[in-house]
Amino acid sequence: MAESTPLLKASDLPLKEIPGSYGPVFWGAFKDKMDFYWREGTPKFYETRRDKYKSTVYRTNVAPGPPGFSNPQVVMLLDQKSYPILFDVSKVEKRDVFTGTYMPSTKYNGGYRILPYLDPSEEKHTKTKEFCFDVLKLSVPRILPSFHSAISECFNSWEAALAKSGKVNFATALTPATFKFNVKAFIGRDPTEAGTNSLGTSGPTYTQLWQFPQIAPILVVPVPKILIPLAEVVVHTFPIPFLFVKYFYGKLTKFFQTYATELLDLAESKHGLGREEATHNLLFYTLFNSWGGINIFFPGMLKRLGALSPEEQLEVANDVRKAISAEGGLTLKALSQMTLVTSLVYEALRIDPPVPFQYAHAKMDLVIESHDSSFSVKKGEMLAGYMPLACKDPVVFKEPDTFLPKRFMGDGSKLLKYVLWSNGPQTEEPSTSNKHCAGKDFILTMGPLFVAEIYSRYDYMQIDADGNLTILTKKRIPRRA
Ligand code: HEM
Repeated sequence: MAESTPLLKASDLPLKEIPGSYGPVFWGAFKDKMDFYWREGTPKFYETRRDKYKSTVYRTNVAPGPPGFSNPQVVMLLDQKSYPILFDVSKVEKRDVFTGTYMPSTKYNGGYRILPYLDPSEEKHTKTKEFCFDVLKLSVPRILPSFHSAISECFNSWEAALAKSGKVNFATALTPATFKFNVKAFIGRDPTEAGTNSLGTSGPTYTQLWQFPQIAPILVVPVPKILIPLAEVVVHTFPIPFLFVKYFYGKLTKFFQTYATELLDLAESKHGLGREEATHNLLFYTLFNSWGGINIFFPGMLKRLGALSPEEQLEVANDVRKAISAEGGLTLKALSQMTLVTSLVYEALRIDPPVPFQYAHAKMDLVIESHDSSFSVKKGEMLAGYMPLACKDPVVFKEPDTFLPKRFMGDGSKLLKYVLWSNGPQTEEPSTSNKHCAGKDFILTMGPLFVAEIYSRYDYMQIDADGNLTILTKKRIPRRA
């Protein structure tokens, strides 16, 4: 038998031409872009092509594309067998692909290529990721008290608004609460506290104004039909200049320079990072990676909880309360004993992965396998994944579109290797030699903690399709006999 090239994986699966096409120059990309933003949206954009080509691996253009953005041509991966190639940094390069086929100007980060844009082969990746790990480690003692105080304010505000008007959009109080918590946990300072360069109550707004232009090119902006051409030109055709948000980013930077001095000292003395560079990295970890991620994850999970029946929610509440009573309080150890809550959090991250896209360039000629075929990819080609479909792969998950809180309990834990939200399987750990999310453990603490705080205080909640809390039933204290 002829020996296969070492770079190519021997496979019994038939080697097929990758289906799909990029279409005529410019127009092909334009058509796909219009389908993505306006005609189909997600996940339909990916599903229609998957169904048309009868393949979970195919060629397509992705947004944003020409004229203002770089090459949109990718090989799309949508199943559990092909997807993990995106995590294998021995085969793919992850340089400047954090936001996809385009990269926002480094002016959004003080002129630096910060950690999420670095490939593990770059020395700076190791230094900045080690710094990030230290920031997370130092936050541990602050997590429980800071979260309890911030989320209690949020709950009080929900209750007051519900009593007044019968419903409340949960985000109104949750967004500032998670912001306050996140900044306090990471740098030890309440961002709303008065003082030099305090952010007051404007932190979430400044941050969202800074985040928006960086991700706008891949956002489907909800606008009336008549405004689509305008939205196209302003948001999806050329990068938005940093100048528009310079003022807000300046405010955020000053806050970090003033109050994160101990962490910045550590970045200089232990990790050999320049103070400026460390500031922009730290700001990004705190406000973009962490708060940005939580800001998608918590609302998504809350909607899933609010859709559970009163009996199911009571079961979750009992899991929380049993652990709290065994440990004498809501501690990290108590969290680790909440088996249903832990499974529920994994299920929320599986069904609605908060960061849905991943990108990488093939470092070499490769053979990629789906469940039924194999495909050749050339060195330099861009690979892309849409995680919500890979995490609903019916070959791996039964009832993939249903939210099953107990899915990962008991034997179900064997499926954790297919939960990919953190840019890698749950059975693997982030390190300086991979691109696995540095905040994986932090989020796996925060998810259960959020659920535990809710069900320590409430028995039941109901949320409508617009994200309004309509019922919030306080925990019933059992009567003494
Ligand atoms: C639910 C919340 C979060 C989600 C869904 C999430 C998801 C991800 C994903 C998918 C990536 C890889 C992106 C890519 O390169 O393709 C990533 C990377 C990263 N995340 Fe998270 N993340 C979350 C929270 C956090 C938190 C709390 C931190 C804490 C600082 C964090 C820090 C990072 C960093 C620094 C990277 C880059 C890692 C590297 O370059 O090696 N993330 N995250």
